[in-house]
Amino acid sequence: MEEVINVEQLFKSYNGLPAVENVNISVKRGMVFGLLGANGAGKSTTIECILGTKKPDSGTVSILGMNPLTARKNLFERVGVQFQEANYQDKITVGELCEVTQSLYKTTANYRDLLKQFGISDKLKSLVSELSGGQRQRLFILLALIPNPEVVFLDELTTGLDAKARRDVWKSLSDLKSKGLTILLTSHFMDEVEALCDSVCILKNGQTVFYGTVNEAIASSPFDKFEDAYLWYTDEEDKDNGNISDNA
Ligand SMILES: Nc1ncnc2c1ncn2[C@@H]1O[C@H](COP(=O)(O)OP(=O)(O)OP(=O)(O)O)[C@@H](O)[C@H]1O
Repeated sequence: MEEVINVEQLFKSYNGLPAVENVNISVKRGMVFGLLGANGAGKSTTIECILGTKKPDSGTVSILGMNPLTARKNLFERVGVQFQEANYQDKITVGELCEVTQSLYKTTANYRDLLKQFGISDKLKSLVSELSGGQRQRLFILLALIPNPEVVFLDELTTGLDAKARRDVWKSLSDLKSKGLTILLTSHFMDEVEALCDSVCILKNGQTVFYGTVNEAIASSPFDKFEDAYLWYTDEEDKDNGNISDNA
């Protein structure tokens, strides 16, 4: 299977302080990959290095076989990105924002179908600024899908969505996955990660503390639920306490 994202020994620091250290990632076509970790763990920094919006201190990144730092324009056509906060004009409607987004790309998906799929087709004429938080979140996901991307980056996938909307988004993404879409997502909801991700990387203070499938993460932990295992991998206190008693 073709490798869509490859990251090798990625290092990135800010003002001499390391944000990401020695991160390795491999995502094959049609896979859903979860980049996990607490606030400040290094997820956004890693994604920005993969997209070429930040330059790594060292290491190599390849996406769709291209170097993101030198193939920006080509990548832009083939990669979708959902931002947590998109920039848009104050008085723009949902339909207008979709049109503007569509106009940036050569080939695009039908945004009316996407609006329907994500349950906000009745908001076509509403101002984006008047959408609820969850409706706006869904809009940002579908804007990332307008270029008909081969790979999509979804940051904090369903933060702010109600239970039904989350399940609907999962279903839409599973359908897109079955059509070959590759997805890299971040999420703070472990039920979502379990439902969607083929494999995950858990970052802690910029370093990989687990890499593999959800089942492998559970198996290598003392727990039998993924959320407990995730917290065990990321929780400093528990691990430190463990070390203290180990050393005692
Ligand atoms: N532009 C910047 N200048 C200085 N430090 C930064 C900058 N961006 C991020 N950092 C630091 O790098 C570390 C990793 O941040 P990053 O945003 O990658 O984490 P994250 O896992 O995406 O967090 P969150 O879940 O809160 O979005 C943090 O300690 C953060 O303070």
